[in-house]
Amino acid sequence: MSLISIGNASNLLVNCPVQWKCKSFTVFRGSVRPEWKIRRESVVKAALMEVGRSGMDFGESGWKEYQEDFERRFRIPHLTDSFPELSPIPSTFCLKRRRPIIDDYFDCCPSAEQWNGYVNNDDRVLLKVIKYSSPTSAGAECVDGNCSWIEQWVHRAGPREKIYFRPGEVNAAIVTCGGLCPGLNDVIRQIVITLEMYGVKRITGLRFGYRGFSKDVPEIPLSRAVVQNIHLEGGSLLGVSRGGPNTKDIVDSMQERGVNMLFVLGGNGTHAGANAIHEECRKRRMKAVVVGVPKTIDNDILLMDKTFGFDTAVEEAQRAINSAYIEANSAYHGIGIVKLMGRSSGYIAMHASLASGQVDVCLIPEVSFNLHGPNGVLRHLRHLLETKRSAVVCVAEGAGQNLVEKTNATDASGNIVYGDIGVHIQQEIKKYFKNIGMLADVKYIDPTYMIRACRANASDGILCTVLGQNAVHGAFAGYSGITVGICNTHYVYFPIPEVISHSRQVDPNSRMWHRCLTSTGQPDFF
Ligand SMILES: Nc1ncnc2c1ncn2[C@@H]1O[C@H](COP(=O)(O)OP(=O)(O)OP(=O)(O)O)[C@@H](O)[C@H]1O
Ligand SMILES: O=P(O)(O)OC[C@H]1O[C@](O)(CO)[C@@H](O)[C@@H]1O
Ligand SMILES: [Mg+2]
Repeated sequence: MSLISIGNASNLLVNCPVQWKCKSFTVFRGSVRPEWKIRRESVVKAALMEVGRSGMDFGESGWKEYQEDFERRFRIPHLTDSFPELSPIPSTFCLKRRRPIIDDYFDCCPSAEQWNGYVNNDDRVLLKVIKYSSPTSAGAECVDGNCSWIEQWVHRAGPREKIYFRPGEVNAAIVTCGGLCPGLNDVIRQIVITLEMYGVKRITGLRFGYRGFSKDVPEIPLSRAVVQNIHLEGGSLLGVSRGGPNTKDIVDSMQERGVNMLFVLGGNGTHAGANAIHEECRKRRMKAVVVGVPKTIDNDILLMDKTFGFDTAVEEAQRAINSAYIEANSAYHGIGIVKLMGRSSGYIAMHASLASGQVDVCLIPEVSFNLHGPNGVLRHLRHLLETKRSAVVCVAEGAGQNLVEKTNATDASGNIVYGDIGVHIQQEIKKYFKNIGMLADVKYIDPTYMIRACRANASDGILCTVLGQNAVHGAFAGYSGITVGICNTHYVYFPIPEVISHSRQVDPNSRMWHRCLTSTGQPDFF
């Protein structure tokens, strides 16, 4: 094996015994995992294991094998995998209708020749659009030293000409899990509206996440009339929760209720659940599909341009940053601190800092920092007060967790509950300036839940609309165990495991983080 470089080419160099066979490449089956960064030896080991697992030998034509492996991994599961005998029927989704929708009408839709509105099953979208010329190019992801161009195609989302469910037999259910996120109601609304466009009559909302599958939680019948205005408010019409029943009980409940089309809105955890439900349905030979819609303001789902709610979160976060700036700038030696969400990914903090242009120090989970010492954050804040009289710090909730006391607590889903880095930084700043006898007026703003409870802004509203509609198109097309996403501005279907193998994180070597550093002017605090 000719592994000499992982992640960005500069991350790690391992001597290669057979020089001419050496290749420098990035293991980008999900890029470098955060836990790999702990120790160099473990990075090498984990990378070798990963390459080994993929069964690839990156020889001269390694890129071809990578490409084939990619195609295999990104194939999306279909009902016909288990039921090869199923034959599709012409779609009932048609925007050229001249009559109102009647149950199971099949006669009013023109064929594809008459209406170019259907997506072909073989249509694809390119996942990566940059051709790197060298592994040392900023952000390069290469499988060999030449950075050979690999075409990575993923399935295009949208309505198909042939569908695998008659609308009259569909019993659809929608569930929203995890934490709140702007846009949940927009997606619920679009799923319901699109299902009705296909002619579906039985649509149910399950309440409070996966807990809604329990017998004692009443469900909500959904229709266009019920969801018409729900997008005007934040939150979720259906409610959310963490934890809840196991996969077997969920699928038992689906069978009891006769649910054969399940739409699951949630983050990484929810999607792991959705994939398990899909597998269990397959095992039980149920003619049922499970389709996810990624929901996370943290923007921590792999491979997508962004997830819905993120834009809104960034926009709202700026209000808090602006307030912190005004407070700090109006005070004598003012320091404003804003804590934003981001359990393991600092996207909201990074983008809000970039957007506001008012942040002097942006701290994210992906980049370690010292508070104390000559290169620490506190010393830099002192410099800022001395030179520009005020400073604004924007910190993601998952940043600097090595500096705060561990809580050892987990939430109902098993996620670790973090210590409050915002409060910790506030206290440390106060202590530091008191000790050096310098006045500092510290104001701390934690807008996290205010941001999460907002209604979606216009850009997220559009994203939610497209994702919700595509979820329904995917389900009718017979795909299951998939999720919808936006990729290079086009809309696609991904197999769930590929987007949740780990959390998407800010790459400290990415151009975006470099832009953020350029904008704030902060040093590296080490
Ligand atoms: N590995 C898993 N397998 C099956 N179900 C899971 C798994 N992880 C989490 N879940 C279930 O998914 C639901 C949501 O999980 P979680 O609370 O982690 O939120 P999430 O979907 O990751 O969203 P958020 O971004 O808000 O954290 C919970 O009901 C939880 O029980
Ligand atoms: O308080 P809750 O509901 O557990 O949610 C907090 C978490 O939810 C998230 O917003 C993700 O949805 C994280 O950023 C945050 O850690
Ligand atoms: Mg989660």
